[in-house]
Amino acid sequence: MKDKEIIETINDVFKSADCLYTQQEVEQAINQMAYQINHDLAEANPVVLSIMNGGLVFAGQLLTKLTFPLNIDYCHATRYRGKTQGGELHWKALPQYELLDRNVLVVDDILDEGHTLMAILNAIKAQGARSVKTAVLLDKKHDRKANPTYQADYVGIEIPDRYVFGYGMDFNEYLRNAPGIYAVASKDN
Ligand SMILES: O=P(O)(O)OC[C@H]1O[C@H](OP(=O)(O)OP(=O)(O)O)[C@H](O)[C@@H]1O
Ligand SMILES: Nc1nc2[nH]cnc2c(=O)[nH]1
Repeated sequence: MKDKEIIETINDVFKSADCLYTQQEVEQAINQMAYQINHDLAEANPVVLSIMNGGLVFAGQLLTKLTFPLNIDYCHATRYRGKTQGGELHWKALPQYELLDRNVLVVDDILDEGHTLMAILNAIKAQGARSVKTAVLLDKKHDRKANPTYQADYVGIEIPDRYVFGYGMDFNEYLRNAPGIYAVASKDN
């Protein structure tokens, strides 16, 4: 596709999407999460591990609200790869910090089926981390969870079972910069 067609297609998807949460509402949710995390991890000296790419915007905003000493790292694991259905998990980048005996806070945009987060948790535990907590901006509600009993430690907003973009989350690798949480119209999904 040429640039012009891509721009038209992506602009159409954005225009026909439903805004589920505005930027102001998302910021409020992030503030509440930060408040709780500041309370819980003030003495933990954690590594905050952002899961790329989706976790980028949420992690960036959350980090500026955390008021205690921490290290920042990232890893990139993807199983959607620009599609709206998940597949096999691919590791594109591993954490650089030694996680042995460290407290770790994993930060990701969305807990959907949870395969990504479960694999990341297993990898961190295998490195001998002292503790692992998870913060997700969104938790999607449905009955397809990889581990139905698993709950993230910090959840910003619960969303319905629709494919969403914005705040770091993509539609066909675009629209990660959308300033809110948007659900793709069913004709585009
Ligand atoms: O709970 P799950 O069903 O496993 O899905 C959640 C994961 O999916 C997205 O990543 P994606 O694979 O799209 O990679 P990306 O972050 O690079 O877009 C998102 O950022 C989460 O990491
Ligand atoms: N962009 C995006 N990525 C996801 N990964 C898992 N669920 C979703 C979703 O609803 N939107």
